[in-house]
Amino acid sequence: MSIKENITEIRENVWEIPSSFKKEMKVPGRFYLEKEAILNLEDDAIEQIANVACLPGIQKFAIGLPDIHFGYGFPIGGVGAFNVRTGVISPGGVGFDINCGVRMIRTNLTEKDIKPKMKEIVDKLFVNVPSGVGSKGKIRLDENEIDEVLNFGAEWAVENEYGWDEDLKFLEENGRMLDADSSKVSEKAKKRGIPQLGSLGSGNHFLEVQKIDEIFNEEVAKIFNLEPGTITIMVHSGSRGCGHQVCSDYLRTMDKAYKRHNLNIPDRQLACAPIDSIEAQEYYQAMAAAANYAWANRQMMIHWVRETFEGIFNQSSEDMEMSVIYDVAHNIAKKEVHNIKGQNQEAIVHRKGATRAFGSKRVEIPKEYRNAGQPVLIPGTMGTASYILHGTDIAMEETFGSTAHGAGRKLSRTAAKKKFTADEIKSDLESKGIHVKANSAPVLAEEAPGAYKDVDQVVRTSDSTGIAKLVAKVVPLAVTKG
Ligand SMILES: Nc1nc2c(ncn2[C@@H]2O[C@H](COP(=O)(O)O)[C@@H](O)[C@H]2O)c(=O)[nH]1
Ligand SMILES: [Mn+2]
Ligand SMILES: [Mn+2]
Repeated sequence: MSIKENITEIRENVWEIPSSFKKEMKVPGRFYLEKEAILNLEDDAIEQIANVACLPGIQKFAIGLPDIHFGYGFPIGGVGAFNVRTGVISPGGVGFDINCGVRMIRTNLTEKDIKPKMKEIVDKLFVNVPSGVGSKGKIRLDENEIDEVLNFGAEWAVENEYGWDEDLKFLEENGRMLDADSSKVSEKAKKRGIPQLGSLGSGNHFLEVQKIDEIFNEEVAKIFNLEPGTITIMVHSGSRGCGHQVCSDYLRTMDKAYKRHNLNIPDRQLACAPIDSIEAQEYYQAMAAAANYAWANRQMMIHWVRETFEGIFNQSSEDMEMSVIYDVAHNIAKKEVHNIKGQNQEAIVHRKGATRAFGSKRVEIPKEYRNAGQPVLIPGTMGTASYILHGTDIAMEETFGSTAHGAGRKLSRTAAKKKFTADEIKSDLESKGIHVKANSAPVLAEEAPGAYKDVDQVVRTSDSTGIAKLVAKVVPLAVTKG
């Protein structure tokens, strides 16, 4: 019997695998997918959702979002929330690139303003925002400063004159998790982090100049201050080698911890520890520190984007209205209050390849956006649209305020390199008027738009199920890749 025969549609595009599917499941699994997408979903990703549903203290459902695909332990495009007393915390539920995320800024420029300068924009962004495998930032921190970055995140960056004070208001967590403790981050992770601060990284990470192409919800677009036809800039990056090392270090810790605490887990990659244990507490503090590194990283890169535009257009970034729309984390675990069994309860919500999509009224949302729900930033590919949605009350009820984080990969990097060549991708993008510059040719093949699932379908599913609603579509004009 195929695993899919255990899944039933409980409302349009929402599917459930019952807790009876596995003896150890504590809650059902839920999937937010169109019929065609559920038919194409890898059985292994379904199995992973069922496995997450077996973990101690899991609340409501293990959740697979519209971009779900197989990952390390937890699927990518997955959410698991755990009771703060009876639950666990698991590095596999956050991922290696802690606080990989997306920041978007607006401008008052139009395509007409930037078109004649497109080549200059791409060339200068490519130089001013370092990228590539193991890329190094333009500044060199000393050993004390890395602790400040880890403890204070984007606040550190703004205090050091990377950006505007008001930027912080429009970042998830205001760019700083207060639970961070740099003393829980290994020297090895700090050493990897020091030279890389202020760099994009490689592959899937990108800096993109875009145009607002379509507005779906004028009222919310006004609240988010999105003008059709204007230029936006999106950066996608995370905590670089620092976060990767934190994840690797604590996976080793957790591998011992789950045995020490006698936890019965269905897959070793879900290694975890009870939330009140020392192992879990230390991982949470270190993960929060790596998340802060990522917010500082995106803050610095956006500062250099503003400087680049100032140089090219001979105007201040304030005059070009280059303010932050929002910054979302899509690989993170956070303590949040949710309505569970009719009561407000604290849970540790793991979002792995998942974007927070808090609905209106939540205090975590900047007051300017509170009547609309938070902006949800969903990148597509370098050759297709990306989207801005808003969070909803349905997401609060069903998915712990979460939705998809991207199109999601369809082909592995190896398969993509076999199928596409860098030259064909570059000329295809150029024929569509998209300027692209990458550090290495293979990256263009690995990151070919055809290596990803259909982002239009992903956002349509978010919208039709109500876990985030469409606000605007942006299209790429220029992309720099690592
Ligand atoms: N607009 C662009 N989107 C892109 C590009 N490369 C990748 N992507 C999308 O980002 C998400 C991020 O997911 P992650 O799991 O790799 O962090 C990915 O699913 C793609 O949809 C790009 O160059 N431009
Ligand atoms: Mn990443
Ligand atoms: Mn990412």
